[in-house]
Amino acid sequence: MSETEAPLRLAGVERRYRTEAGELPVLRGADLVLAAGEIVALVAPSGTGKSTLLHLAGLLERPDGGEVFVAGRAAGTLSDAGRTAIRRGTIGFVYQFHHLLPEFTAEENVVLPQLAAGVARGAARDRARALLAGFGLRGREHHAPGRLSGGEQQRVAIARALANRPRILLADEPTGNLDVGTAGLVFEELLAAVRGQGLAALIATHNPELAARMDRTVTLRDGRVVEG
Ligand SMILES: Nc1ncnc2c1ncn2[C@@H]1O[C@H](COP(=O)(O)OP(=O)(O)OP(=O)(O)O)[C@@H](O)[C@H]1O
Repeated sequence: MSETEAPLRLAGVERRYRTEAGELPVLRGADLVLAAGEIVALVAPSGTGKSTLLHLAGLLERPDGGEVFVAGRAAGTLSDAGRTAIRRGTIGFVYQFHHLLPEFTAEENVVLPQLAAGVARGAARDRARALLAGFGLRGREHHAPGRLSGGEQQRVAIARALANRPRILLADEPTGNLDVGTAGLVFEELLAAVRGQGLAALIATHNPELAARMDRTVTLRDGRVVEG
């Protein structure tokens, strides 16, 4: 992995949805570069394509045109298995709703992606415990998500996203589901973790105060990324 390559680059990315009313072009040539260690806010009105952009950047979907480069590698040229490997090892993703596995404990939710990446169970458990402790969750490791508060659930989801030491963190309104006070706290913890680990991050938010805490802001206009 070359140090000179940006961790994430979108070049001319297009995405259209087929709806009953016809084709809906959401992204029409979106370009974006995330430099190493750069934290970028994605602030745009509802329905303009923030989630779509994040899902494409996170290799959860394939674009209809253009290319997503992760550390210089063109994702479109990779097999599904190759994309999964990059997603698992290089990219952490945090959703608005935690998406934790309800039948597993907080600790297991952070252990499982590491096992999938080939980490030994003991090492995975140690890292999960350290991450959860870092988010103030010592003593809550064995709780199922349903027994945690909304803020705690989101902290576990962030710990899970960081479990495999990604280079890139993508987050889709990671505190959008929390009350204002909790959202501020969880967001500061997320930023501290991202900065502490030197990750590149793209974080969608509707909150201008949270956006102002990041390095720069971009928005979506007519399906393209522009400086906000
Ligand atoms: N699978 C899909 N099929 C059809 N249309 C879709 C699909 N996913 C998203 N859309 C439409 O594409 C547009 C962009 O959606 P997207 O979720 O990316 O927006 P967003 O900016 O994240 O919105 P919000 O801030 O409300 O979450 C919307 O008009 C949405 O209705």
